[in-house]
Amino acid sequence: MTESFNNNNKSFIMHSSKMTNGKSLKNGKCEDEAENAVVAEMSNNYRSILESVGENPMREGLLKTPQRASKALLFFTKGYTESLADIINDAIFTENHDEMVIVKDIDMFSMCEHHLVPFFGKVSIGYLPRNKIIGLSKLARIVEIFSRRLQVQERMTKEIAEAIDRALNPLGVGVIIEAAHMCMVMRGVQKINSKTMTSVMIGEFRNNQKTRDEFFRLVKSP
Ligand SMILES: Nc1nc2c(ncn2[C@@H]2O[C@H](COP(=O)(O)OP(=O)(O)OP(=O)(O)O)[C@@H](O)[C@H]2O)c(=O)[nH]1
Ligand SMILES: [Zn+2]
Repeated sequence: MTESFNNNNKSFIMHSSKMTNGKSLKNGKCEDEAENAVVAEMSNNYRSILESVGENPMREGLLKTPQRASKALLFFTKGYTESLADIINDAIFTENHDEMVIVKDIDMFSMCEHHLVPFFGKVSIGYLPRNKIIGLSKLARIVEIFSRRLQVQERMTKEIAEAIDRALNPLGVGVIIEAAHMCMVMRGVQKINSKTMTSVMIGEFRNNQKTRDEFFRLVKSP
């Protein structure tokens, strides 16, 4: 599965049939070399950033920081290397079940695309099957694909809902996200307790008030 990106090195890493922790199972050596090149380039940039904040990147405690920070940022953005088809891995099953399925409080960590600081919280997903169900863990994996990127919460909510809709063609999908944005907590307005709620409703969840109410009630229940 291939996804295209502006960064040539990074897009090279992404040409793979199956990714595990950012590495292809095929062509392992080639992928490692490409990843090392990306980390080396990012590390140079982090060294400059350390100097810009008045630090000495050569002092002992910071010597390996550029590499560590590069790897951490690649992890925080690993969603760019993942695709829906690979993640679902055929875990869609035919089942004569037409009642609502909900997985709630899925932990989510993402990165604000405006400030490059984290926002994190919980995702709740519901869908009404149309004779197809999905492996439950795959819902959490879909959250990973879209949260491990530079994001805004509204777009992430929509992307998760649309991915489930695409994968399952269900009667309806609902996604609710509650998150704390570090850009509003640690800087800027510094509102420590603020939470942002977003929701996207598709199909029956949008058109049928009863379905929507049931979803919100079950998500809110302890
Ligand atoms: N809608 C939306 N806004 C976000 C999200 N993450 C961060 N923001 C906002 O993006 C906006 C960027 O506003 P700017 O005025 O360009 O940046 P800024 O001067 O750093 O803004 P302040 O945070 O108010 O200091 C801020 O209001 C952030 O709160 C998000 O997921 N969704
Ligand atoms: Zn922000």
